[in-house]
Amino acid sequence: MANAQKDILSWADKSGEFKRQQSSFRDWISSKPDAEFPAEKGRYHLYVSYACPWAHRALIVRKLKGLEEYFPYTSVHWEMLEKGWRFATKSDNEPGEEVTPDPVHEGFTHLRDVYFSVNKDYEGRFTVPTLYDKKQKRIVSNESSEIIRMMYTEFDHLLDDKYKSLDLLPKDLKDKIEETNEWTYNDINNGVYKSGFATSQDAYEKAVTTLFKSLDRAEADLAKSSGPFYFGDRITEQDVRLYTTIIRFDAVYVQHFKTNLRDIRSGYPNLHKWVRNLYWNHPAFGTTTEFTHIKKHYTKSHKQINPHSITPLGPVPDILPVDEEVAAVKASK
Ligand SMILES: N[C@@H](CCC(=O)N[C@@H](CS)C(=O)NCC(=O)O)C(=O)O
Repeated sequence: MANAQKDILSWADKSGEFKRQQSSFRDWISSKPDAEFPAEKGRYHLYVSYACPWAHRALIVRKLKGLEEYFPYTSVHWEMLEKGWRFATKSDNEPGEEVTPDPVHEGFTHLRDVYFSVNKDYEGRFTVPTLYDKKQKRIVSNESSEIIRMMYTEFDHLLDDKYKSLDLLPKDLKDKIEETNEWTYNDINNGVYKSGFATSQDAYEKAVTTLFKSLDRAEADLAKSSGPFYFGDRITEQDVRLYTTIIRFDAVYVQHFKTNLRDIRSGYPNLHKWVRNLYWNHPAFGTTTEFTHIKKHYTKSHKQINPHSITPLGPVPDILPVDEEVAAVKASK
């Protein structure tokens, strides 16, 4: 329990580099009826935060695969203080669907209550996403990369053709996707955190330069892609995994995590076009993006880096309309 109380910056090592902890629950839902966690309606509950890029992956895939009835969910409140994520109260009135008290456990006030109900001696972090099995009263998984992969295949036998046929990890692209995942995860998804939570100048500079090298790489890949998705006309896992960081980039990371060598809207035309298409034209992306939660969570929960919890007003708008560019980009065309 002592570990669980540590603030997030304390995961930095002696060199000042942020180290993300391994997820603790790593079971899998399976399509096999005799499985320990079988694919069933009414059995699972997903705890997320609209603020969190890892949880956001699960919300996007749930909708892309038409799994809404299989994964009812609750978003915690954006505020994450000493006791970790808290559930919204009846009187909180935050934007977004399902920002409610815990509908599964009456009286639970924090996500940690769910973790402790499963294991009273739990010593890890209380992270979202958390996939909970109501029948066995157990946590199946709190690792987003695995939760989304369960969603791709294990429910297909229960889904309409439209959703069954959507393959986010097609065989012919699997190796490419895995290879892209590697640097997207290390340098971009986690790279923004390594930048923002670094506690030494060297660690910060190393993380930020690596991050921008990999953003350049994604930009070059998108310039070569026939679009509108990362790998051409098929939406894949790579779109999901990259989107949740890029959509937060200008809105919060540029200033809060000091990832400010460039921003997306004025520095990365292909990433900008790609992210606007996903946000505006694909509801699984747009309707699961809640900028209020994103901006308020980071700026009002990380007191170590923003002690007065002031949330900057900009950028305005959070995301540009699908065909609009910032003035400087427009002028240069
Ligand atoms: N590896 C995990 C990481 C999840 C994660 O770090 N979530 C953050 C929010 S963005 C969290 O819940 N942090 C709470 C804490 O560390 O105390 C995953 O991808 O599912």
